[in-house]
Amino acid sequence: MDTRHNNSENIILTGFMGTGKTTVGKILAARLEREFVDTDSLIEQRQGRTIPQIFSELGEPAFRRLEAELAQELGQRQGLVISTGGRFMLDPDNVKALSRSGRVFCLVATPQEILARISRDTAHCRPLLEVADPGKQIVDLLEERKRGYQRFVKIKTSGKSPDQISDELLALMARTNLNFPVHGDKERIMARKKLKEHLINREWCKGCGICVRFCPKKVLELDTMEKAVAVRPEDCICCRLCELRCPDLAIEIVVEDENDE
Ligand SMILES: Nc1ncnc2c1ncn2[C@@H]1O[C@H](COP(=O)(O)OP(=O)(O)OP(=O)(O)O)[C@@H](O)[C@H]1O
Ligand SMILES: O=C(O)C1=C[C@@H](O)[C@@H](O)[C@H](O)C1
Ligand SMILES: [Mg+2]
Repeated sequence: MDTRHNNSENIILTGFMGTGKTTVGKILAARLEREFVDTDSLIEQRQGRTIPQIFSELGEPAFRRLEAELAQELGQRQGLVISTGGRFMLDPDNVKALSRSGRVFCLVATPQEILARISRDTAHCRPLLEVADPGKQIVDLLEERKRGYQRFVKIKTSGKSPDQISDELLALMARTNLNFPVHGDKERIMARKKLKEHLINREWCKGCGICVRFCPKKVLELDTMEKAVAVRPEDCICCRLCELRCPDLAIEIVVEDENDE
């Protein structure tokens, strides 16, 4: 077995069904030349049953126990890209086991985009979305799970291709010192980004001030309406911590490649 990258932190993808964990995880693993583990697929393979069969024949609690056992097992390993099932990282014991082994990123998408992707993905059945109104179920489940997903660094995926999302993740890991070798395209991924604008959705901003506290350059402040504003955009280093930490998805850092000019 090639052990070149086995002494490195695991990269763990979480997020709601259809946010692209499996798709993006495969790309990341290939680009990092790492072993890829998809928890849903591994459970299916070991059980000799599909997920819908596990749900109908053994029940959802049995599936969650299989996930919990796998979390303990994978938490002992290193150098993996792990795409988890949609609820896997909402179990505190699973979070503890896997967070110790590496870095967790949460893929997010709008409910509309999730519904569109799931509807196109006819090869896979997600038992929790086999209901009369899957659109409403997605909105309800997202609301129920919101706090659980919020604890992780998030990556927006709506309107982006899986390759773009992988690029973003690799750039983010590079900026935040995750020690990994990138094969072939390091220069492209590491290209310095230049700020175009802070896109702040004032309706969604609830004035929590998290972005203000996380910004290392003190670019953001809350205005008199308790909404985030970029008061010193010229100091922005495009680290995107404000965007990644905003619990309401209200900030987007829009960048241009330096080479564009
Ligand atoms: N960025 C994207 N843009 C468009 N379609 C995408 C994107 N990412 C994934 N998809 C498509 O959406 C569907 C669901 O993707 P995927 O299975 O990777 O999601 P998942 O997060 O692993 O879901 P689950 O939690 O159910 O395992 C697939 O058909 C996939 O091709
Ligand atoms: O979000 C969920 O509860 C699930 C997501 C899928 O990845 C599978 O783990 C299963 O369909 C349940
Ligand atoms: Mg998946």
